[in-house]
Amino acid sequence: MRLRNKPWAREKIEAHPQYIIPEPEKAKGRWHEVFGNHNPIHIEVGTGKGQFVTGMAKQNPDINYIGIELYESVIITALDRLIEADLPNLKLLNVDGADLLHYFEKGEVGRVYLNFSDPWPKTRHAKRRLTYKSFLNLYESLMPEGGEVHFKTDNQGLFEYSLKSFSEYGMLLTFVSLDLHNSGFEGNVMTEYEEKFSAIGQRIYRSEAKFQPRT
Ligand SMILES: C[S@@+](CC[C@H](N)C(=O)[O-])C[C@H]1O[C@@H](n2cnc3c(N)ncnc32)[C@H](O)[C@@H]1O
Repeated sequence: MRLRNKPWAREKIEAHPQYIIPEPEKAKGRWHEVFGNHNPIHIEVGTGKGQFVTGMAKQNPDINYIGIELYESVIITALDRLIEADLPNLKLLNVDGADLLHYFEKGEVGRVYLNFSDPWPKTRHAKRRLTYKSFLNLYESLMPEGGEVHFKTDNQGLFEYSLKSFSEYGMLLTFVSLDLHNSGFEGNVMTEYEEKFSAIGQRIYRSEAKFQPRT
């Protein structure tokens, strides 16, 4: 993704603390207070411009969503969407997904969504992939037993790598589609990248994987 420098982005983020949570480490263990209810919390790591997480929050008002995006210049578009939609069950975090343990207690997150994550195709960069084993370990430490990771991509290499990574980690694959848009799957909410790639004929891959009890 090409990132333009947008110096006013920080100012805009700081002007909307009700949507992009400042100092999210202070919400650790008390996200139910932030949302004002005890509904399940689902997060998207690498939320980009927020189309997916906003669509999911509209579709599922009884689930709380948190979209996590590293770059200010990108998250401000998600912020614009959220200001317009004004959804009580969606918050955004402008932080690095690698630091999730700073922001969530064990068991606080019910599901992790990864959509069109950066593929990092070089083998020496494998540790940066959001489906690398250290990231799976991180997600597991935020979730109760049976927590799920839902993953979509157009990148066949990353999908194959990720299925192997889920499986080697001991997760149970409960859904795999090699062509989501021709699979009859209902309720799919498209991401920006999904719209872009499917419009040029790219196949969309999707999986669901569940953490298993440790024996
Ligand atoms: C290829 S884009 C996909 C955006 C969106 N999910 C979609 O499907 O349209 C990947 C996004 O993940 C973000 N990202 C990558 N690594 C991240 C990390 N460690 N923490 C938070 N966001 C990250 C990038 O900044 C980028 O916006």
